[in-house]
Amino acid sequence: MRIGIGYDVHKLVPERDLILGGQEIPFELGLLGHSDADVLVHAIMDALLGAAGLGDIGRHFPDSDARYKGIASLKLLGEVKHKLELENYWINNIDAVVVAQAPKLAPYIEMMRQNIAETLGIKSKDVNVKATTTEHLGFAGRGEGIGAYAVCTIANKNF
Ligand SMILES: Nc1ccn([C@@H]2O[C@H](COP(=O)(O)O)[C@@H](O)[C@H]2O)c(=O)n1
Ligand SMILES: C[C@@]1(CO)OP(=O)(O)OP(=O)(O)OC[C@H]1O
Repeated sequence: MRIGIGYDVHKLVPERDLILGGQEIPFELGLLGHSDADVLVHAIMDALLGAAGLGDIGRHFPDSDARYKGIASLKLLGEVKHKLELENYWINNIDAVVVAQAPKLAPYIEMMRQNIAETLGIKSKDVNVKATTTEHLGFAGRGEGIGAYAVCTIANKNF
């Protein structure tokens, strides 16, 4: 079994949709990025790539590449799945935490788990997503941005 870790942060700005775990969430601000800036999916992709020893999302999907402008991060997650498959890896489980002072994410967590699990072809019970505030401390606590951490375990079919 191999372990991976991912971490990402995006800035909250007006006039952008807030997409987390492939789910559009009603909020007055959205995350800024070259893609849809789905910080949760970005952390998960980095965890998966890391576990497989395949680098990070910036290496595979550079933000200088126009193909990725505005792209749904779930689509990139599907590409990451394919890259792992080519190396004969299967995904055992993912655990993640979104760090956001607002909005309240609890009502959307199950949908996020389903979106991610469906994209990866695994069960939603194997994709755990949590949310926490930082009790108004730091950039997340001031509502300047949202962060996400993810860990995963994967294994190789050949070993
Ligand atoms: N954006 C968020 C943050 C937190 N939650 C839920 O609230 C619980 C308590 O959060 P604390 O930061 O006060 O510990 C947390 O366990 C989540 O269930 C949320 O839904 N959305
Ligand atoms: C996802 C990518 C795609 O171009 O762009 P961004 O949305 O800017 O996100 P970031 O976390 O900065 O990672 C870089 C890129 O891989």
